[in-house]
Amino acid sequence: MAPRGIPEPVLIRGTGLLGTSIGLGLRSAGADTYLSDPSPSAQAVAVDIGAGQAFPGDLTAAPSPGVVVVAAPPDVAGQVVIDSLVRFPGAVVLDIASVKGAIRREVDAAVVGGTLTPAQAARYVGTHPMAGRERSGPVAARGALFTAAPWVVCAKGDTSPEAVSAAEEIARVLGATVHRMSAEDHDASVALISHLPQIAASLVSSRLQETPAQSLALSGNGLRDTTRIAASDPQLWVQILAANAPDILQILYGVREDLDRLITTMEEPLAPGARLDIAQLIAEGNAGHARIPGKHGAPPQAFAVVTVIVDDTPGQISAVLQDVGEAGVNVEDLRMDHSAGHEVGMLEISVLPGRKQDLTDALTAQGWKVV
Ligand SMILES: NC(=O)c1ccc[n+]([C@@H]2O[C@H](COP(=O)([O-])OP(=O)(O)OC[C@H]3O[C@@H](n4cnc5c(N)ncnc54)[C@H](O)[C@@H]3O)[C@@H](O)[C@H]2O)c1
Ligand SMILES: O=C(O)C(=O)C[C@]1(C(=O)O)C=C[C@@H](O)C=C1
Repeated sequence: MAPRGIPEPVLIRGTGLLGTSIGLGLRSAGADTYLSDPSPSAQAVAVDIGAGQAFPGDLTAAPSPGVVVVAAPPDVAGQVVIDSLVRFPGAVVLDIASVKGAIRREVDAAVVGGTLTPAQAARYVGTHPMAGRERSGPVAARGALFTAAPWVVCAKGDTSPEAVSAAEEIARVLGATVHRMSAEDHDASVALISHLPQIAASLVSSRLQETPAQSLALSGNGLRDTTRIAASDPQLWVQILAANAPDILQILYGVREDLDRLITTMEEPLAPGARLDIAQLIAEGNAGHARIPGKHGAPPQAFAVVTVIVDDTPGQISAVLQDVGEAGVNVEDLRMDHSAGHEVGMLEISVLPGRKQDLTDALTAQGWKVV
């Protein structure tokens, strides 16, 4: 059955990681979805994995969408939004690109230039799900990608209420939490909470290019935790960083100051005050880290981690999770780690601190090796 409040069918333009994930999520909620991508293989894969039906190339035979979701790369998203507003009269058009101000300005400029009427532009609303992966393309898509993630909706005074309500309903149906914000506030926020982390991960990882294999073999969670997103797509990130350069620059100036301060201190680490300076830097990091909210936007909460050793063979993870379910313990987060050179994996199960001992006992009793 179709979810309430989403005008159907939903046409998704761009069937990479995000477009296909949205299609999968909407399909499993019962929505009627169509898919379109200039890459025939990206579109065919998205159709094959069940994200929706191919949108007919012959527009005269095509259904008239109630909502168009533009999930194209940031550079072209504005043009696809404008094209959709003209091509599909009556449809709400939303985009999900990572930077919002540039697309808003393109739509506004199209009104000034006469390509769009104000009424057409009112059907557009910019949005941004704060969930993704370091991989691209439909094969990496997940219908549950947006569960418990923030989803920003950037309406303006003249955005139609129907557009806002359709965008917010899509976010909610996909399990996300809606945050309303102006495009300017959004771009300033993501410069810090999304774009700086990508830059930091890339900078750290680029140091590893010439590192001898024997050093890399020592890699532990510290390196993995700080570098996962260094595997992200350069094509996508060049567009994101270029589109948000002014906001990112302000943050980079501050980082440069801190780095200069640290370099000066490290040049004479035993000088009076140097160690206090280093401690201060780490403590400032502690204070910032403690402010990151937890799941569902709740206040930060430290989960306890139960680490289980599993064989690197099919079925092991589901068998552990089955036993976790039977122990009646909720999984707050989950990650899998591998030690270089060992054919075992470490499954790290985050749970509420009060449940750690119960889970450890229950899994040990089932024969699992808990470390
Ligand atoms: N990757 C993430 O983690 C993430 C998270 C949130 C939002 N976003 C945003 O979502 C959008 C898509 O990112 P992605 O990660 O799915 O990228 P992707 O590379 O996996 O997919 C992009 C798809 O868009 C298609 N495309 C290219 N030009 C197009 C056009 N003119 N019309 C329609 N489709 C076109 C490509 O063929 C490709 O299939 C981007 O705007 C990105 O900023 C990405
Ligand atoms: O977790 C990841 O791999 C992401 O790509 C996530 C992330 C983020 O910074 O949170 C990255 C960029 C997108 O615009 C939105 C989400």
